[in-house]
Amino acid sequence: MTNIAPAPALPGWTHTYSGKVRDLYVPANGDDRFLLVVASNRVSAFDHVLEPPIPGKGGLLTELSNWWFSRIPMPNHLATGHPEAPAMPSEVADRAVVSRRLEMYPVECVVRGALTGSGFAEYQRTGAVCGIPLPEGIEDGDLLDEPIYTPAYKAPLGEHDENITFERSAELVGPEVAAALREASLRIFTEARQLAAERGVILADTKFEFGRDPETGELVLADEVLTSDSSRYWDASLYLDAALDRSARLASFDKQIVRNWLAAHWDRTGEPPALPAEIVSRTYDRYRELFVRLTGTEPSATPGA
Ligand SMILES: N#Cc1c(N)ncnc1-c1cnn(Cc2cccc(F)c2)c1
Repeated sequence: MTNIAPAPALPGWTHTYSGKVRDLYVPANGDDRFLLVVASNRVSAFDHVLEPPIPGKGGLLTELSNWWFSRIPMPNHLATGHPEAPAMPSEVADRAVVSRRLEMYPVECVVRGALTGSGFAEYQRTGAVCGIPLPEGIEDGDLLDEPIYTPAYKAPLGEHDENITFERSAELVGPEVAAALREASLRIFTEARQLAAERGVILADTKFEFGRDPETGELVLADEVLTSDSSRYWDASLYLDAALDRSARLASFDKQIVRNWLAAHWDRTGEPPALPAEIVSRTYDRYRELFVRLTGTEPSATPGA
C-alpha cells in the first residue's frame, strides 16, 4: 500500500493509529476517556491510498457525519460539550471529532437496501448473504424488497472484514447485544433512506459501528455515520433511467470517478498512478453534490482550507 504521509503532530494528543483515510489520537495526558478521530483528505480505492489527497474531503465528510449524528435519535460517541473533554486542536478543527472512548464491538453493522459489491458477489456464489437466503434472479444493483442486516467481523486493523451470519455475531457479542445492533442498524438505515429519498438520493447500503460506554453500559453509535466513505449513495433519477447502462445508473456520489479513471489507467500491478487534477476536482464536486442534496446547505469547509 502507498506510504501514508505521517499523521500531523497535534498539541495535547498522541497519534495512535492510522487507517486508510482517518487517523486516531489519544490524549497526551493519558486520559483514556476520550479519542480524537481525524478525517484526512486521503482517498483510497482498490485497497490503495491514492495520491494526491482530495482537498476538502475530510472536512466535508466530517460535517456530513455530524449532520447525520444530530438527526439520529440514539446516544452517539461525540464528546461535544463534555465538561472534561480535551480541547479540539485548531489544526484539524474542521475535519475531526473529539469522541468518548468506547468498548467497540467487533462487528461492522452493514445494512443493504440494494445488492451490489461484496454482498452481490456472495449472493452470486451462494444465493444468500450472511446466511439470509434471497430470491433468484437478483441483478447487480437491484433494490431489495426489504433492507437486510449483513454484519461483518471487524478483522484486526488493516485486514479485510469477513461477512458473518447474525448467529455468528451473537457468538461474538452475545445474543442481546447482537439483537440490539441489528435493530438499531435497521432502524437508522430505514429512517436515513427515507430522508435521502425525499431528496432524490438512494441510500443503497451503509456500515455502522457501535460501542459500549464503559461508564454507563449503554449502546452508543460511533465512528462516522452515513458518509459517502461508509455508504453507497446513488442518484435516484439516474438509477431509474433504464436507457442508461449499469455504471451510469449506479453512479455513486463518491469515488466512482476515481475507480473508473484507475480502471482505465492502471493495470492493478505496482502502485497506482497519481490522479490528474481534473479527477481530483471532479471527485470533490461529487462529494459536495451529495452534501448539498442531503443537507440543503453548502459545506462549511472549502477545498482551499
Ligand atoms: N469512533 C470511534 C471509537 C470510539 N469512540 N471509541 C473507541 N474506539 C473507536 C474506534 C476504533 N477504531 N475506530 C475506527 C477507526 C479506524 C482507523 C482510524 C480511525 F480514525 C478510526 C473507531
